[in-house]
Amino acid sequence: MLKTNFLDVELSNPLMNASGVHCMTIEELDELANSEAGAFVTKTATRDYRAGNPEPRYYDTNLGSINSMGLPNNGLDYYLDYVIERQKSGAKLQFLSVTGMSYEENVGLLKKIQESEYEGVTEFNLSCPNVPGKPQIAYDFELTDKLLAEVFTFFTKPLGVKLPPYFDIAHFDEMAKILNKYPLTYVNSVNSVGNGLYIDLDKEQVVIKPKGGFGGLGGEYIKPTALANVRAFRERLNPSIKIIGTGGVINGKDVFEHILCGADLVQVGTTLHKEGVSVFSRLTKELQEIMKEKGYSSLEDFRGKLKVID
Ligand SMILES: CC(C)(C)CCc1c(C(=O)O)[nH]c(=O)[nH]c1=O
Repeated sequence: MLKTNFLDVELSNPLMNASGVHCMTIEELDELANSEAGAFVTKTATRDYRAGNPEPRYYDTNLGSINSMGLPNNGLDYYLDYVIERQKSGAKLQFLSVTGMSYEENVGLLKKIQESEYEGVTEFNLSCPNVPGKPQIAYDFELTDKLLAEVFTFFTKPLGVKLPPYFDIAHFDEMAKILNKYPLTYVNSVNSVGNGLYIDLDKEQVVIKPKGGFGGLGGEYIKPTALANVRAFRERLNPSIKIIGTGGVINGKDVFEHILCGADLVQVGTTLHKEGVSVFSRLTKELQEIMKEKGYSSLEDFRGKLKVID
């Protein structure tokens, strides 16, 4: 009922973790691989190991989460070895997330993946930091275009891009125009809503240490933004470019809404962090219930079919 085809691989359901959550270590990744999730993605890897920001750097709230992790990860080789190992023992579809601390590192990382034995999907996190004082790469349209143009002069393996949320229709138009130029496998919208601020009223203090308490928001706060980005890119991108919907998934109805907006796969971050990998069996059950009530027998019955008011 929840069968999903992605790159000619049949997944039992469209659900997976969002990069960054429950995917830093081999133990966490194995737990994901052995869970109900249809697929998994690794924590965004940089070339070298990174300790990340001082703690507290992640905080769960009633309505979601705020984080400024600072890209802690075990370095590209750790994750590349892991996915190549699993590929050799038969893993069909895997997602490896990467980002560089500079333009040159971004190109270098993808060259290394291109030259490796890895045949799975690479998720290129375009929220990568740019030179200080300039916006993240995905908010610098010319730089994004330049970077993707260079990447696709040598990269021939499946590549998706993880995008931050956009909030202006002109930005959807401009970004989609750029993305449609490239043979992307998918676009993943959205990354956390950047630079939110959460306050502990009793202490009259922020709740995370880095950046004076500023951090990326996840959870209920961001679902309307996430759905709008999924829908906006589905309306604008070539059908050959798939969409992964991320942001604000708490229950099965949120998964349904992402797919109704056009998502082919749906990622869960904050709620996975709160609940653990059992969240995937809860969400698949809830989604099947909703589909039964509505008389749908497959995801194709309603994917992308959000109605507008005539
Ligand atoms: C924000 C960056 C540190 C530049 C990238 C890694 C990342 C982080 C992080 O590692 O802080 N947190 C997120 O919510 N999304 C991300 O893409």
